[in-house]
Amino acid sequence: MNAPIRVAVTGAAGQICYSLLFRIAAGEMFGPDQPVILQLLEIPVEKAMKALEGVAMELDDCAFPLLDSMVLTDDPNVGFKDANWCCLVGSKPRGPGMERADLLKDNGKIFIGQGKAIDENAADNARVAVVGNPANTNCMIGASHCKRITAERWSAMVRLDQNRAQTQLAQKAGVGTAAVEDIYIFGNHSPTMFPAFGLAKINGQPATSVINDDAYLQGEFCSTVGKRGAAIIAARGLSSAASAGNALIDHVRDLSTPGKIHSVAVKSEGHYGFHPDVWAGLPVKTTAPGEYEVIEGLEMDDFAKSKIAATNDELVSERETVAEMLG
Ligand SMILES: NC(=O)c1ccc[n+]([C@@H]2O[C@H](COP(=O)([O-])OP(=O)(O)OC[C@H]3O[C@@H](n4cnc5c(N)ncnc54)[C@H](O)[C@@H]3O)[C@@H](O)[C@H]2O)c1
Ligand SMILES: O=C(O)C[C@H](O)C(=O)O
Repeated sequence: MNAPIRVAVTGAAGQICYSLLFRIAAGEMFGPDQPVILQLLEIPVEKAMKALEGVAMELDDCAFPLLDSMVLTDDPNVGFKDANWCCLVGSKPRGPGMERADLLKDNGKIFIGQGKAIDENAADNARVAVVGNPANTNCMIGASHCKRITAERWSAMVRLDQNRAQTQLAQKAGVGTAAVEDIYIFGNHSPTMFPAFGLAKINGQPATSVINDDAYLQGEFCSTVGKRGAAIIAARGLSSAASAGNALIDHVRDLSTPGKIHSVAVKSEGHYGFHPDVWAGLPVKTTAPGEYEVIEGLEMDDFAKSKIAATNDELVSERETVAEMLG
């Protein structure tokens, strides 16, 4: 058994964490030989801290062998102390009828303070995954205030979109999800994202030949994946939670597993024509635990290029909107 690692999770009394924390403690994120110390951060409000105590009681009641201990706090300096992984979930979700842009300024502020607290407190090998929306831009804000844990160690989650796209292709082709490979998300975690169906394979064959319906792929497929978050909010009255927690398990596990190729929003550095300073969903290959390289040179047709240009424009305009929040 390895020595425990410290996993800081914000928004720990919220709905995503109500499924996420139990799965981390069960070993699904870091594997069956890796004990964890959960450092759970909430806001300094009695109701939130009381709810967090309840969640911790339930975690205790699971008697997870891999759960070494827990820290419950409303102080980011305590929450991120020596953390090896920082999962930034805490922020306001959108409600029915809201667009992600409505959250930009409100939630962006949170990531200024958390970026600084991670800079001052996290372990030298820390990695950060941002879930709180608008995730790409929040990640950019946090990273800009954190000089010690450098930008390439800050990622935002587009894995939920990848998983959604995989299922949509599988259902359209009438196969199981395991038959669908190489579906990657480019750009923003928003309706402008581009699920690059032209690269996908179904049972080893190009998805475009198996489905053989360009109008569906360019139209309904892209819009179903892009607007799936809104569809869940309309149906549930609340934003996706268990599927978001599941996607974060996949995101961190695959970033910790050399050889995995998966979609992650990372600092673009200009790949595929994205503005170099925005965090864009891109296909990456994990090269060592917590390290990755962007898969370069994938072929994009004119449709794909126009979709990538549109999602890049949105990321650039979000960057302009929060310019005064960047460190
Ligand atoms: N990237 C994605 O794919 C994806 C998917 C689903 C949801 N989300 C986003 O995740 C976020 C959380 O969603 P949820 O459903 O768990 O929301 P929620 O409202 O149920 O929980 C959020 C929790 O965060 C806490 N919080 C707020 N500010 C905080 C701070 N500064 N520090 C610590 N905790 C703080 C709140 O008190 C609350 O308990 C939302 O922004 C939502 O839009 C992202
Ligand atoms: O869409 C939302 O606001 C929630 C989340 O980002 C999602 O994609 O389900």
